[in-house]
Amino acid sequence: MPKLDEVLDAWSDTLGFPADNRAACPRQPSSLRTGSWAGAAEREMEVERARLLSLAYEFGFDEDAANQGLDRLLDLYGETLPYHFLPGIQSERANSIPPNSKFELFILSGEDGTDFVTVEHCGDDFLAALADFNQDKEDWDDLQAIETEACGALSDIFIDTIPDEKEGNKIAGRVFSSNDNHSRLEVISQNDCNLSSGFKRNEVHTIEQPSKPRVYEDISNYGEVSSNVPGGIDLHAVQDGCETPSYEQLQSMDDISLANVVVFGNKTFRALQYQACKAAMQKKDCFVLMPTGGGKSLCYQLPAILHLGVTVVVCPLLSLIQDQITTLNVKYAIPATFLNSQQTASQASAVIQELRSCNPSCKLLYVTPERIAGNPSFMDTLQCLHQKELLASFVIDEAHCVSQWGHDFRADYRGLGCLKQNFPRVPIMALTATATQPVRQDILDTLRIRNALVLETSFDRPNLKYEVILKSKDSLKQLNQLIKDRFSNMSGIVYCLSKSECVEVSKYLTKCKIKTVHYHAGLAAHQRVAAQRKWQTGEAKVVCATIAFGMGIDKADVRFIIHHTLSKSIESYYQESGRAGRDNLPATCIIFYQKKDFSRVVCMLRNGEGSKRERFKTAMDQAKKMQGYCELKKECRRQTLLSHFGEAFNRNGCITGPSPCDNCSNSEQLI
Ligand SMILES: Nc1ncnc2c1ncn2[C@@H]1O[C@H](COP(=O)(O)OP(=O)(O)OP(=O)(O)O)[C@@H](O)[C@H]1O
Ligand SMILES: [Mg+2]
Repeated sequence: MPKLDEVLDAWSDTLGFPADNRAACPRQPSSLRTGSWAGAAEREMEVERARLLSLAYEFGFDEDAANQGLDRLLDLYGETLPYHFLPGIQSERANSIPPNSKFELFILSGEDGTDFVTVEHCGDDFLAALADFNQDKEDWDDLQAIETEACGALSDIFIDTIPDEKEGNKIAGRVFSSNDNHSRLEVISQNDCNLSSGFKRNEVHTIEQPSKPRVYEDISNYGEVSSNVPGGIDLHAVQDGCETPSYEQLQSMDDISLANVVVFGNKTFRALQYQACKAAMQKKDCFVLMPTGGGKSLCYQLPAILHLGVTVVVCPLLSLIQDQITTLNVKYAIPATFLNSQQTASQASAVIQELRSCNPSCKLLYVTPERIAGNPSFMDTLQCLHQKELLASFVIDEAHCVSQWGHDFRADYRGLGCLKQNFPRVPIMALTATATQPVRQDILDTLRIRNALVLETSFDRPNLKYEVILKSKDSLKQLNQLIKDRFSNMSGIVYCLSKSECVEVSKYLTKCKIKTVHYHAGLAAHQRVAAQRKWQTGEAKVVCATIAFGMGIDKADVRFIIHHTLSKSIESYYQESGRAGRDNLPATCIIFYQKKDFSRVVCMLRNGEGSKRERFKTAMDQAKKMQGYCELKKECRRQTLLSHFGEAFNRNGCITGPSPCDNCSNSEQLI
């Protein structure tokens, strides 16, 4: 392990304060500071020293390391003191500081010297230095690492277990394109049960796609459509559990509703799905904000099958693309394919050739963002589709990745503004479950769809119960007991911060006879697939996972999500806990919390964000909010989560709801 001194030296060097300069500008002798002013400055320094130390303890750093680190930090910062204090030299010194360095900000910030070393100015830097010191203790997961593995050819990704037919999917439909550029939707009854709905076995009904787009009722006047504003009742959204529609009902449906029933096997729409589909059919730019598991995929997959041509879907993860492609092709018989940087040249060229043909068979093309950003040959293929009027629309799934204020920022997503620039008439649909107000605006600006129709449902997941439990010294024993007492034989996820933690927790639970697998980005692709499949099929009940296991996991009956260590941000927590209860039945989301763990989060962020000061600062702000959530004593956790996304929520809704959070359960009746 490197010495703290070395780490701090290296760290300050990277921030533009070379060692030889440090030697050349010794700390200001106190004799030069005169009178009561100097005394006051020193007293303030002592106060700040105490504040910085308590900041380190507050964030779970070890006391000795914090003390040593602060001495060293004060030395380094102290060297800038003379220039800060001596009039005339300040600007000269300031000019010699590399732009954007922390010291530039620091020197230029003070007018009277009293804000020299403060928690506000250098608190994050102090924590960063401590984090660097602790860095090699754990192996953090790297989400991007997963992307470096080949996904293979389309035929490779169809897993041998075909997903179960949905209950109630008694009428089947399929989509295909005919030679004359028309898509055809066929409705085929599959068994005699369908007789009750008026269909006979193997009877085929077709919905021909017109060569010109249909005209749909204009819903743009709705402006921002929300299912949770008074009067904003979503007439198309009905509870999932109602009866299969009758033949007469099917006959009276428009093709959006019919496709929902016959192709996707849904009895009804969920909140705002119908409106989103309609907006897409009207070729409007659209921004869909729905909770995790809310059914965002349908909002673009359904219009994609009704549109002429190909819908291009940008997705951040290969695993997510893989799941979607499998579901579309195998479960719904919708032709969908993908392009990514890991395919071999011949695999990619087969797909490109297909796209360049006069009648491409696929309805959806999934791509990772780097395929679009700065890729002229792919742009050329899109132009070719566009010229044939077969570029139906663009979809940006997990759109929060666009914003660097978001929790899963992907640099390549930033380049997606080129889509609107190059194809102004092709509509864009962006979708996310996690976007604060600034993130939303950033997404709309970046994608150049400022006038998009915004469709927003409540982010609330009423069936999820949120809890925080104090993490004990023997947290593994505590975890095992908790699972046995409350979630015996149920399916769940235990989130861990690092790969080693993930393996350790998994081993322990296995030893305790809980069927457990582990999942992190360091595993080979086939090991990850095997782990996910074991968990998905119920062979394993618990998966211990890092953040690598998240987006795109769609298992209906996950009854618990336990964070063995807190998440790095509220957005991440909302996404990860959102894997629970996607069948709308009650599920529980628990965080094991201890202050000490926050120092590990800082280490992880420092590792991930590198020395980019602004990114690290943003990440730290997000992490502090997560810590704040964990430390809530009385306040409603659901309300806190929702208000983070700008949603006003009345606490009584939690207290009287189906799954009140721990603080609301414990509160005296506040109604
Ligand atoms: N109208 C519906 N009726 C019944 N089930 C539905 C309906 N719409 C979607 N679903 C199901 O809900 C589950 C979640 O849908 P989906 O994966 O699209 O959610 P999502 O909003 O994209 O979630 P995430 O934020 O995690 O990506 C899927 O299993 C899907 O089949
Ligand atoms: Mg999704």
